[in-house]
Amino acid sequence: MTEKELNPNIDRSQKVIFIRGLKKAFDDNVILRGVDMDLYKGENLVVLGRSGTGKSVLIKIISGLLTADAGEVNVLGEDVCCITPKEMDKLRLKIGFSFQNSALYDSMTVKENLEFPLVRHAKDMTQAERDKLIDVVLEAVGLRNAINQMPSELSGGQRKRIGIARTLILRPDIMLYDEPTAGLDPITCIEINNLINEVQRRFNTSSIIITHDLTCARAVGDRLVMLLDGEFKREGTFEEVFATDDERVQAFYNYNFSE
Ligand SMILES: Nc1ncnc2c1ncn2[C@@H]1O[C@H](COP(=O)(O)OP(=O)(O)OP(=O)(O)O)[C@@H](O)[C@H]1O
Repeated sequence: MTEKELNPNIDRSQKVIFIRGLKKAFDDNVILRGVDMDLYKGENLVVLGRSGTGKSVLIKIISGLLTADAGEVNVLGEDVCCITPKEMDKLRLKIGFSFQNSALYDSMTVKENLEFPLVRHAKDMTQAERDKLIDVVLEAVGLRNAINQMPSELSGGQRKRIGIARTLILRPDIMLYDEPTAGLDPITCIEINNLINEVQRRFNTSSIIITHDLTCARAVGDRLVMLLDGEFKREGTFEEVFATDDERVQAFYNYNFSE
C-alpha cells in the first residue's frame, strides 16, 4: 500500500478550519457529541468512520448546508454559526465540494460544465479568461482532450476528474472530497488518489477527504481522524490511528482488507 511522503507545505501556524465542541442531533438521533477538529493550511485531512457516524453531516455543517446545535465552527476565519446568508454564500465560494456522483450536467459538454460556475460566479470574466482557466484545470486533471465530450462518453474515473476540475475552477481554498474513490476500480482509485495529492501540491489547497477506503486514506492523508460514537477518538498518521487494540478500529481495518 502506497504511503504518503511528508508534505513540507503544510503550515501548522494557520488553521483554515477550527471546530470545538460541535454537537448535532436529529430529534433523538444524536450524531455528533462534541467534535474538535483543526485543518491546517495545505493539509489533507482524512475523516474515517463507519456508515452513519456523521461524516457527511460534519462536512455539511462546515459548508453551511446544515446548522450545528452547539459548538464553534470557524471556517477561513468566519464563524459559520453566526454569519449572514450573504456572507455564507461568499464563504461557500471558497469551499470546493467534490460529490460522490461527480454531479455533472449530462446535457452539457465538458467545456460547458466547467464554464457553468464561472458564468454564475465570475460574471466580469472575459471569454478568453474563462477559456484559460478551463485549460488550466483540464490540464491539471489530465483531460485536455475531453473538452468537447459529453459526460456520457466518459468513464467513471474521467467523470470524477472533470467533477474535481469543475470544483477547482473557482480556485477554492478548501476542498471537501466525499468518498472520492467510491465505485471505481483499484487502478482508477490510485489515479484519483494521485490527483488529490497533485491538486494539493499545485493549488496549495487544504482538504478534507471522507472515505471508507483505507488505501486512499493512506495514500492521500497527511493526518487521519476517526469518528467513533460522535467524537474523534483516534487521530494521527495512518500507523498511529490503527496502532490500538480498540476492537472497533481493528474491525474497520480488517473489514477493509478482507473485502
Ligand atoms: N437532514 C437529516 N435529517 C435527519 N437525519 C439525518 C439528516 N442527515 C443525516 N441524518 C442522519 O445522520 C446520520 C449520519 O449521516 P451521515 O450521512 O453523516 O453518515 P456518514 O457517516 O456520512 O455515512 P456514509 O458513510 O454511509 O455516507 C444518519 O443516521 C442519517 O440518517
